[in-house]
Amino acid sequence: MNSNMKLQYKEEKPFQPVAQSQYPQPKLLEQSPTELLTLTPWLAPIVSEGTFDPELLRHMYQPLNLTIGLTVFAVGRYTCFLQHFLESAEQFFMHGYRVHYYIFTDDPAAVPRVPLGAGRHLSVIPIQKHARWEEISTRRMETISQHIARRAHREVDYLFCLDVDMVFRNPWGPETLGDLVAAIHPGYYAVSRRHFPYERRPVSAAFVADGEGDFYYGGAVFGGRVARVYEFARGCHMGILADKANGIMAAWQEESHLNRRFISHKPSKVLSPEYLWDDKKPQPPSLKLIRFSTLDKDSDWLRS
Ligand SMILES: CC(=O)N[C@H]1[C@@H](OP(=O)(O)OP(=O)(O)OC[C@H]2O[C@@H](n3ccc(=O)[nH]c3=O)[C@H](O)[C@@H]2O)O[C@H](CO)[C@H](O)[C@@H]1O
Ligand SMILES: [Mn+2]
Repeated sequence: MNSNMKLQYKEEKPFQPVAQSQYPQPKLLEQSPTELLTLTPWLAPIVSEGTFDPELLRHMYQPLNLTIGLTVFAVGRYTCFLQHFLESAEQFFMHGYRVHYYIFTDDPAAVPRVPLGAGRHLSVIPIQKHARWEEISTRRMETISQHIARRAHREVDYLFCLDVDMVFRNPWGPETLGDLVAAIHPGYYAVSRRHFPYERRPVSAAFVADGEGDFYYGGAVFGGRVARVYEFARGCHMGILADKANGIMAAWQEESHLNRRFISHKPSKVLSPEYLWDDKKPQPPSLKLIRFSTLDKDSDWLRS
């Protein structure tokens, strides 16, 4: 037989969302108070310091010449976070890779001129300011999906969508790349799922029943391959629209919808709270490194 013959592979089966089912909650600190779980029950890696070899990953990923997109919203007074966010991203976010920042703002003139490294680009995308901060925050899902459809799908391979009121403190590299990526919320990694702040009203599209749920993920970090992020953000936006039609705002806005969707569309990679920490909390012994963290902020002033 000709050894160069073209193989006729079977057609790829479309992914089916996970149906509702009963199983024990995965616990990040299952083994010991200092050893993090490294694999979810659906076999997605949970990334934390010590689970990967940065040198090996660099050798694997750098030749691929990938472009990593990063969306960040700075509307109203939140433009004050851009300087620190961008400076720290230049230092730590995907260092040595091509990066495209997409800054969505109502005030393009307020975007600081932060010097960018080689292969790094920044686009400012003007958006309208909504009156209520909940609206500003939840609209991100719609804006991100439209932006991917219009433009980003041609410009980047992977896309991360991050909050702006944060700073990078340690390297965030190719270990974070995956089809669909979620980050465990710093406030709930040691909490029983009954106590996760999911939307609990059955009328909401973000409803999560008792006994459902894996990890509680933060709305401040999600990402993946650009096509998967498109589907994901669009799905969340649909849920938000359905709620709006019913006059409901979910308990934690888009974060509630994101959590609902990650239950049926499991992330292929999970980032430990190293990648989404909160400066108000002391660093626990289970986290060897804080890579990306929330700044303490005056929410009343920011949102007024
Ligand atoms: C501790 C806490 O309360 N956390 C919740 C809060 O996160 P946060 O308090 O982190 O929300 P936030 O104030 O950072 O708002 C989210 C993001 O939206 C953008 N933005 C928001 C408002 C605004 O006027 N201008 C602007 O640009 C900005 O990129 C910001 O980082 O809200 C989120 C949903 O939204 C989630 O429910 C979080 O769990
Ligand atoms: Mn935030």
